[in-house]
Amino acid sequence: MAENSERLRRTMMFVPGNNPAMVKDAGIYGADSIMFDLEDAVSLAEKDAARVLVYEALQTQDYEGAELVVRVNGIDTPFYHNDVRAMVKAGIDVIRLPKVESAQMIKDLVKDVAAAEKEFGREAGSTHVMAAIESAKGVLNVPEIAAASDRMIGVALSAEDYTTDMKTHRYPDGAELEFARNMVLHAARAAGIAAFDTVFTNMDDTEGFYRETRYIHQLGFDGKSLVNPRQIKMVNSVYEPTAKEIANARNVINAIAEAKLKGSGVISMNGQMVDRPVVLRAQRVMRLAKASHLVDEEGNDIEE
Ligand SMILES: CC(=O)SCCNC(=O)CCNC(=O)[C@H](O)C(C)(C)COP(=O)(O)OP(=O)(O)OC[C@H]1O[C@@H](n2cnc3c(N)ncnc32)[C@H](O)[C@@H]1OP(=O)(O)O
Ligand SMILES: O=C([O-])CC(=O)C(=O)O
Ligand SMILES: [Mg+2]
Repeated sequence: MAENSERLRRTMMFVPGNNPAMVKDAGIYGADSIMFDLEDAVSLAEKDAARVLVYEALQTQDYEGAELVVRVNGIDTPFYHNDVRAMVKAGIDVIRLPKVESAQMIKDLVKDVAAAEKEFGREAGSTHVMAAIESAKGVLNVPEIAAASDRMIGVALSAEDYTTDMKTHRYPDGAELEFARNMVLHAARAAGIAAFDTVFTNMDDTEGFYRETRYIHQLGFDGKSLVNPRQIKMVNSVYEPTAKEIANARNVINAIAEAKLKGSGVISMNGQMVDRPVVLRAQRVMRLAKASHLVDEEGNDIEE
């Protein structure tokens, strides 16, 4: 697994945990993270069957290097404990806890995860966690939630439940999400973890999906939660660096490497100061270019 702070998480695709065909084929679409859902995509009658199905799939399917995430049922539900135990036993990478409203909920989850790692002989600390923020209370507490544990890899805004809690609904311009998006993003950045924007559920509104993705990319989100494989390519295309951005990033990285050989940390390139933040941005551009198959491992252009 890539170093957690460097891992690209542009696309985290929900896969209903009660759908055998979707669970089986989830790896073929190229999502950065596959998120099996045991919560709201699964009816009460199917909770146990979905858990078993996802557990079996994790033993047998090849998900082609994607990060494997499961959205367990809420911490106050009768399904939560069995979900956490089964998923830790199966060796899941990340547990996403829905409807998180306090840092204490993450601390309780982490205690349960640690106990399950011990029970099933998993390496201590190997299971990561993340929080979905779905209410006003969650948004107001997100800075403490994001910093609640060193197992945390990210926070996600969940706008369907959030807008319901706020007595509104989703509008095309997204004004109703402005405060929550900025809170989630700032909390994630302050804690040094990933920020995920919410799902976009109108599969026929391609223009609206692009508009929203370009907007959250501009704000600085790592990526989005998705509900459909068709959305993966669209998100990746928004996150794909341009040829000019790649050329500039390569120049920055080469220039700083030369400067380091001469014992200097800051240089000037075409009249522009190049220092640590510029180098960090350049490195991220190169990671995105590699993920888009535009450059090879050494950072050289891949010809079409
Ligand atoms: C508010 C919330 O909590 S959101 C999170 C919970 N919701 C979910 O998990 C919903 C997940 N998404 C879905 O179930 C579906 O994408 C729907 C219902 C939205 C749309 O379904 P469809 O119109 O059938 O999608 P579409 O025609 O694009 O499907 C194309 C292929 O992708 C598969 N597919 C669609 N969505 C997914 C998915 N989320 N995961 C894996 N495979 C999927 C389909 O099975 C189909 O496969 P096939 O060609 O082998 O038959
Ligand atoms: O996490 C998400 O984006 C989906 C979700 O549960 C919500 O919007 O309520
Ligand atoms: Mg929700």
